[in-house]
Amino acid sequence: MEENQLFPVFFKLHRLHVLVVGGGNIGLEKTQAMLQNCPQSNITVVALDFLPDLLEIAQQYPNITLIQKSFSCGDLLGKDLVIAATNKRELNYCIWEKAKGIKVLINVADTPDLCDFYLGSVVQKGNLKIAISTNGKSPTIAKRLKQVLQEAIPDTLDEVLSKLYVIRDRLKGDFTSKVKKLNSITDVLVRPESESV
Ligand SMILES: C[C@@]1(CC(=O)O)C2=NC(=C\c3[nH]c(c(CCC(=O)O)c3CC(=O)O)Cc3[nH]c(c(CC(=O)O)c3CCC(=O)O)/C=C3\N/C(=C\2)[C@@H](CCC(=O)O)[C@]3(C)CC(=O)O)/[C@H]1CCC(=O)O
Ligand SMILES: NC(=O)c1ccc[n+]([C@@H]2O[C@H](COP(=O)([O-])OP(=O)(O)OC[C@H]3O[C@@H](n4cnc5c(N)ncnc54)[C@H](O)[C@@H]3O)[C@@H](O)[C@H]2O)c1
Repeated sequence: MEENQLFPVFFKLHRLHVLVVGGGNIGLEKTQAMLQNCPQSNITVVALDFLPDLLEIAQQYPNITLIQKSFSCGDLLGKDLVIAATNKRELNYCIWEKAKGIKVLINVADTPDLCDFYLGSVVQKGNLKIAISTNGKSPTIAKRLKQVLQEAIPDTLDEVLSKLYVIRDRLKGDFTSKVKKLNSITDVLVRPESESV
């Protein structure tokens, strides 16, 4: 079976600055995806024109800046991540070349082979977050799986997380004994039903 070799990480987008090039459907979708996860995301969108929804978003979120112009190299300066989402393949390739030149991580929406990272489908329950990737094979299946998990995971799980956080904070002892204690408290979550009392 082919393996998915992507390594998931969770970015703190309020501490980074993201450049999105393209203000059409995909520029909008990716911007919305970031804002849904982190309303304080710092995002600059550069495009020749913007969908009305993006104009509205920029009104609503102070950390979203829209710049109406053609992409130029200078737009990359000071950015940590880039999403190239124009409808021009050659331009997206050119943005990729420039970004690689200054070692900025880039996602090229129309060319998975050029992407340093993919956006995932995201399940959210309070503090819990699960990111799903199909290795680029089927974003639609990622979206469907997200809907299934969103329903299947009880809302009460966030209460469990909060309680465990309190316990974790109160535990005394060295690292090894804390890990042992936390594993023993949560063992019930993974013990087969036949073994539970
Ligand atoms: C998960 C999600 C996150 C997000 O965007 O926030 C995401 N795509 C979503 C939706 C979606 N994208 C597309 C459809 C149409 C149906 C279909 O094609 O299935 C739908 C479904 C819909 O919109 O309903 C079309 C599409 N997508 C890519 C290409 C280019 C290509 O494959 O060549 C094309 C073809 C363009 C064309 O044909 O012209 C590429 C990528 N899309 C990825 C992520 C990355 C791989 C993630 C993974 O590993 O699974 C990757 C590689 C790069 C990236 O974009 O980061 C988000 C789900 C949102 C949610 O959870 O609700
Ligand atoms: N990764 C994904 O999830 C995904 C999904 C569907 C489509 N795509 C791909 O994403 C690409 C964009 O699709 P779309 O529907 O957003 O297109 P679109 O036509 O709606 O928007 C294109 C945007 O690019 C901007 N643009 C064009 N030339 C520019 C320039 N020189 N400088 C700055 N901005 C410029 C335009 O102003 C516009 O805002 C397509 O190639 C499509 O195949 C990716």
